[in-house]
Order: sequence, then structure tokens, then C-alpha cells
Amino acid sequence: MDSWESLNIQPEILNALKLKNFTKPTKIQLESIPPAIHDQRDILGAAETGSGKTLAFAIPILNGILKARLADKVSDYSDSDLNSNLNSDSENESEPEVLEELDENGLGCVAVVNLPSDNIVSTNKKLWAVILVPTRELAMQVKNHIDDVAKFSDITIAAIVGGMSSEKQERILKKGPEIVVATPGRLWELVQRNEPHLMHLNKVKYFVIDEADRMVETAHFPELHLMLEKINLKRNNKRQNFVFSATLTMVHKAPYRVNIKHKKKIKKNLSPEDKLKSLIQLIGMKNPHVVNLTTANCVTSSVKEMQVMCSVMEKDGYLYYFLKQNPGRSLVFCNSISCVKRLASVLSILKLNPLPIHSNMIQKQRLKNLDKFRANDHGLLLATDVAARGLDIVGVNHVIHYDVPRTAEIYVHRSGRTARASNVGLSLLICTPNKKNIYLNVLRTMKREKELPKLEVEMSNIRKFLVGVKLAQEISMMEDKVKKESASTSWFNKAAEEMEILLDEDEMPKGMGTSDLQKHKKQINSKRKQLERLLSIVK
Ligand SMILES: Nc1ncnc2c1ncn2[C@@H]1O[C@H](COP(=O)(O)OP(=O)(O)OP(=O)(O)O)[C@@H](O)[C@H]1O
Repeated sequence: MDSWESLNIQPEILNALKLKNFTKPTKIQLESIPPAIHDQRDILGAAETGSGKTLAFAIPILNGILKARLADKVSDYSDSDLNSNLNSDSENESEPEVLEELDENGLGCVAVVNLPSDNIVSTNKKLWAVILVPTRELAMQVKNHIDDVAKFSDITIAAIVGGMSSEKQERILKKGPEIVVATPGRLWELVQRNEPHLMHLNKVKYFVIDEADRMVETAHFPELHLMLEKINLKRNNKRQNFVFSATLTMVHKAPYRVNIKHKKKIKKNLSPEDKLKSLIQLIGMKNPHVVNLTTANCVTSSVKEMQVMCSVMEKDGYLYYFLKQNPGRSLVFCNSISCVKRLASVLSILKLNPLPIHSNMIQKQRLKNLDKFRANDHGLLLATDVAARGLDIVGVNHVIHYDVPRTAEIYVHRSGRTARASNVGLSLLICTPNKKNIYLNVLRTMKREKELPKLEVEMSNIRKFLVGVKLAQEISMMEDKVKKESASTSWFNKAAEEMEILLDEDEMPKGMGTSDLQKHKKQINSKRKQLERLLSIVK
């Protein structure tokens, strides 16, 4: 039997799943949920992208909270189980408390003072589960996904992420959500501020690390390691841990220079077994039930993978050609923020309306662009790897690796943004001769013996795309120069105005004078017109 009913899940959850039209569990759900629910096992789950891993840990958590409530075991901090935890804590540690006060303007301010532990202000609600994920967008998505399945219960879920007002998030935590989905940085910041609802992290009943292999990379998340220390300190022995990723068992060779730099640390490349062992140890899992559903291919079989070789100068042209030849919702990945910015400028001159997303953008704009992308069947998102993991956007038709990914893991996660939940999709890798080694390395890590199939390119047709792109690149560079000149001239004029000085042209900053600027703008206009004519025939 592979139905939801066979899993013995609470009716509130079943009804929500029905409403979502999820007729049966996916494979990873089928193999993870029973041992988690019935045997209270820790779960270490590896399964391909888009296979439903979120509900593989979310359902056991929601089910556990509902059942405990039903049995009237523990519903809030006044219960005996948790009280004994609080008491045992207070014997051993006295943590500073955060008091919120109002200043004379009625604005909240936070004072950190040391109070005796019996004065601890708690939210009177138990924090049952902490779910850690690597990016802000993923935290919001996981929260919304669990919200949907918790629809018919009164379980509340909060997302705690950086880039948003921490005061607002403190207010949310004061309401005592049972489940917190967070990025490690912001959560750790609030833990350090002694946020009452997070004071007993070590007592949570469920702890999840999603995208675990990415999360435990020391260089990226020092806060995660600090938090793991806190969570594992005098921990709740009944805690259930869930660790998931699509690339848990994938290991790659560290680049040569990294080996040199960390000569002492990296003694050898980890085997998949070693990698799992070190994760188990770090997170403090007990005899986990391992579900490994990753396939030999690493990328889900419903992704059609392709590659195209071209020179560095032709990259933008090949991208433009592909996008015009393959209408649909496309997600383009670059290795750097500057590349995303440059491409965004060129592609918007080509009227493709690209939406950028990278970590230097303010959070609101990041979310706004994601929403616009979701809403448009022909949307074009230009992203750094901040969008490579976990994002579940229905109907992404194409993933384009504009830059060759640095590791096979990144290749797998990027490619997995398409062909999700039994849909199909296409992944195109654009490679230049100087990156061929990295591309071959990615294939080697995935144990592929053959190169990816070549994208068929109509050579007679591509020339006009290359010409159009070249024009757009020139316009982009010229506009950039004008923008910079205008900004510096306007700053200079403003400063002169404030000092009440009249300036002659020869006193203006060196660079373009007004007449040069005018000439430059004229050239831009004429190139734009030329491009316009060309775009009308590019199909
Ligand atoms: N039982 C189910 N039946 C149908 N669709 C499902 C089911 N479970 C989850 N889904 C849908 O499948 C999609 C992928 O799920 P999810 O985001 O959990 O994948 P994932 O395995 O975590 O992917 P990734 O490795 O990329 O993070 C989502 O749109 C989700 O709503």
C-alpha cells in the first residue's frame, strides 16, 4: 500500500493533503514517514531534487505535535515534562534576559540584563521544532509549504530570516510559534539576544537541517556550528533529527588550491560513507534510518541535459539565441553578482525583461522579483547560486548554467529547479574552452562516462543574434559610463551649489564634458534605433 491512509497520519493533515490534491506520498515520503512516526527514528534522507523531501520531515513533525496534544501530554510550558527541563536548566545556568521597554516616543527598545532564572519571561508556548535552511527564500517557502499542510490544525509556523526587521521577528516569536523555520545567521542573532521563545533550543522535540551538505560547510555557516553546540548541550534525549539533501552522498575533490590552503585540515577526500558519518556526528544523530534514493545519474531523469561550447565573447549571444528559440519560464545561473548585473543590463536592452536575484539586493526586492517570476509563464530570472537550492517554482521550463558551476553539487541543485514533482524540463550548460576542465570534473564527480549531448545550433541563424547582442553590450557599456559621469557631475554640482560657487566647464571634474556627454547620448540613441530594427527581424 502506498496511500496516505497506510501511514496512519492525523486526519487534520490528511484533509490538507487532499485539498492540495496530493493523492499519494512520494517515494521519499513513503520511506521516511513510517520510521519517523512509528519508531521515532532519526532520518537521514537523500533523494533527488523536487521529490518532496520537505513533507518527508514536515509530516512527522506536525503529526507528532497533534498526537501529543491529543494525548494531552504536553501542550505548553506549564506541563510537567517541560517544567522539569526548565528547572534542570535553572540549576545549571543563569542566562541574561531580554526586557522590552518603551522609550519616551513610544518606540520599543531592548535592554539586556541579567536576571535570576526564576524571573525568566517565557512565551508560555512550547517551541517544538527548529528547521534550518541555507537561504531566506527557502525558509519562507518551507514555512508556506508547512502552513498549507497545517491548515486544519492550530499549529503555527514562523520564518525567521535575515534581511527583515528583527524587531518584527521578535514580535512573531513572542506569539510562541510551535515550529520555527530559519536561516542560521538571524536565528543565532536572536538566540544571542536571549529571545525568550528560543531560550530552550536544546529542549526542542524536532530538529531539521535541510540542504544539509551545504549547511555544514564550515566556511559558510559558523553560526550553525555555534547553534549546534547550544542545541546539543544538555539536549532533549527524545529529540528526533531529520537531515535531508539531494546531494548528501555526493563527494567532490576539493580544488587544488584549497588543499594547499587547508593542508592540515583536508587529509583526504571523504568517501560518501565518511561524509554521512561526519554529518551524523556533528548533528548528534542517534542510529539514523538512512533513506538513500539518489540515482546513479544524480540529476533527476525528467531533466533533459544539454551543453553548448562557445567562445567567451559569444556566450551572451548563445544565451540570447537559446532564450528566443525556447520560449517559456527560464532560470539563468551565474557564478557572480557582477555577472548577474551585467547580464541583466544587456538582456533588458534586448527587451527580455530579466529579473535579477542575488545577495546584494535588499530582501524585499529579492522576494518581489521571485513573485514576478512565479507569476509569468515567460519569466526570466537571472540568479547567483542563492537560488540554486530548494526553490520550488512550478513550471520552470529551462535552467541555463551561464557559467559552469564550480561543483557537481551545484550543477545538480541548479538543474533541479526544473522538472519538479513529475514535470519535465531542460538544463543547458554553456561552456567556454577555458572552463572545459571544470565541466569535465563535474561530469567525473557524477560518474558520467559520456559528455552531455550537444545543443543543436543553426549556424546560419545565430549570426544575427550575435550581432544584436554585440549592439546591446555596447549600449550597456555606454549607458553605464553616462550614468557614472552624470552621478559624479551631479554630485560636483550639488557640492558647488551648497558652497554657492558658480562653475565653468573647465572647472568640472575631468572626464566627459557636457558636449561629450551629449555626443555620447546621441550615439546611444542611434545604436538603440539600429538594435530596434534588428530585433524586429530576430526570431
Ligand atoms: N505527495 C506529493 N504529491 C504531489 N506533489 C507533491 C507531494 N509532495 C510534495 N509535492 C510537491 O513537489 C514539489 C517538490 O517538493 P519539495 O520542494 O519538498 O522537493 P525537494 O525534494 O525538497 O526538492 P529540493 O531537493 O530541490 O529542495 C513541491 O511543489 C511540492 O508541493
